[in-house]
Amino acid sequence: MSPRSPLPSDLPVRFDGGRLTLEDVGALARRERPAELGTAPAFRQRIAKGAAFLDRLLAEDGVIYGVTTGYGDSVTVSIPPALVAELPHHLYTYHGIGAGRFLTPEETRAVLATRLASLCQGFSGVGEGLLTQLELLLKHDVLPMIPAEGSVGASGDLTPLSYVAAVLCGERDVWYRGERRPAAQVLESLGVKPLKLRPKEGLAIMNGTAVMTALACLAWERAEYLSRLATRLTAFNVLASAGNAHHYDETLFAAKPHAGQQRVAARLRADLVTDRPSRNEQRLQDRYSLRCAPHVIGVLEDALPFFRTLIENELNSANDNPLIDPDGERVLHGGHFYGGHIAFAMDSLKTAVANVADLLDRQLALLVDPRYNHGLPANLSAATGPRAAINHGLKAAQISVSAWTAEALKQTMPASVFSRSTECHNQDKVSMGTIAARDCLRVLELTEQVVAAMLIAARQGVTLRQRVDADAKPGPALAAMHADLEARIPLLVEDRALDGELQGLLSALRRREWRLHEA
Ligand SMILES: N[C@@H](Cc1ccc(O)cc1)C(=O)O
Repeated sequence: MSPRSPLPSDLPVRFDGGRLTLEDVGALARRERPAELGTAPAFRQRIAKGAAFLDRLLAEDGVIYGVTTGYGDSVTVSIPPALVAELPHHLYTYHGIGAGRFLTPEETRAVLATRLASLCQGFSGVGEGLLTQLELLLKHDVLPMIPAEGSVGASGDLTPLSYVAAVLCGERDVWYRGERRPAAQVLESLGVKPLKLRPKEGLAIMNGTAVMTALACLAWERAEYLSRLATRLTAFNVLASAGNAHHYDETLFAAKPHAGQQRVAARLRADLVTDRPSRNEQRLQDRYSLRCAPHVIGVLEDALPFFRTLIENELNSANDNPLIDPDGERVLHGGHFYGGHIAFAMDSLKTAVANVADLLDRQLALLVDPRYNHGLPANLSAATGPRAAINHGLKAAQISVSAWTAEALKQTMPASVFSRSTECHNQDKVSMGTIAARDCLRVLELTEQVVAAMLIAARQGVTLRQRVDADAKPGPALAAMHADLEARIPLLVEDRALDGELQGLLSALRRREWRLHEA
């Protein structure tokens, strides 16, 4: 089957305060499209106006949170004018206490893009130099090493973003051309001067939701593909287990007006090529994991557009504090670093995705079991004669799927309800959105493993069904995909380790190599 069609464009993603989509972030993260800072005079003037207003205010002895005061609960501490310039350096320095895994290159690019998008709203009072330096990191693929853990998601992602701030200033480490190197060295080799942060610029970089929002953009795209792939797998499983296509009847679904659920049913009808399927006299009703598949996958399908709205609104927001209004010439002190919408989207998305993993795990349980698979061999082993006795087919694959599913379900505890008061009770209610986003990515990873194993089962199950029932003919879409799977996975007759093939399928899945229903 042909690889995913090239993107409609490889034009640069422009950062100028115009609305970005999560696909823009995804394309940048995968280096399918470059980044470009807007050059329109109106945009550049807006940025300059904000920075100039801040300078004027400072010169006139204005009191600005985080510029002439300490941070957070230390808002009551005034900074002596002579030390104001040093303050941003202290902010990223004392936040250098992240831990855990480092964000991947893809995730890191998404973070840089997401922060740049927010600063380009023109509400942060930053200078053009900061925007250009961020653009430069993206252009040259100089990626700050960002530890994933240490953000409560509501002073924004302070600690992980401190690694971005530090790198812009030539400190800490970057991932560059496949190795970890000191930022100072790499910037120097590129002829780039480390930034000297202007007042407020430390806060502008760090006091926002860029990490969780970036991860959410990537998660959404993966979840959307999984939704369509899980639907395709369900069609394969109906075919392989001689199930009933009439469960997806158009009139039946017209009676329940969830648009996403209806879409899943329509995709199943198309795959099973049965608009008005006949009754199966042997068995009127299949088990829920087949019969209610549109009801399970449909939840994800119906929720995705809502999650997209939440994620893209956050992506296109000014989410630091304080905001600098260049037009009204006001400093607006608020709490836009609070990532509650992303936390909710990610907590909910991971639950919907884990339910899909669970659905597929149940479908596999039916498919490998001769008590339920309507005439297929145990464990879908294709071995025959005396050798059937020593061959165990997909027995271990099913056990692995059960383990991955259990682990995915275990991750669904909402992160947002674990808010706790921190930082001397200044941050006494926080979103935990970054933890939710990381959990969601883990659930996606486990569910993708489930799906990859199910692709092996689909390849095996459909071939074995055709052995016992020559009339079991897949429709054109299923036939084409089955042929593709046959080319990737030899029929499992004699036991073999399947991990290599599983990894191959996982990579194909992440590259979205299979064309699935768009509508
Ligand atoms: N997010 C806090 C700012 C803050 C920054 C750094 C900190 O270490 C603590 C708090 C606010 O705007 O109120």
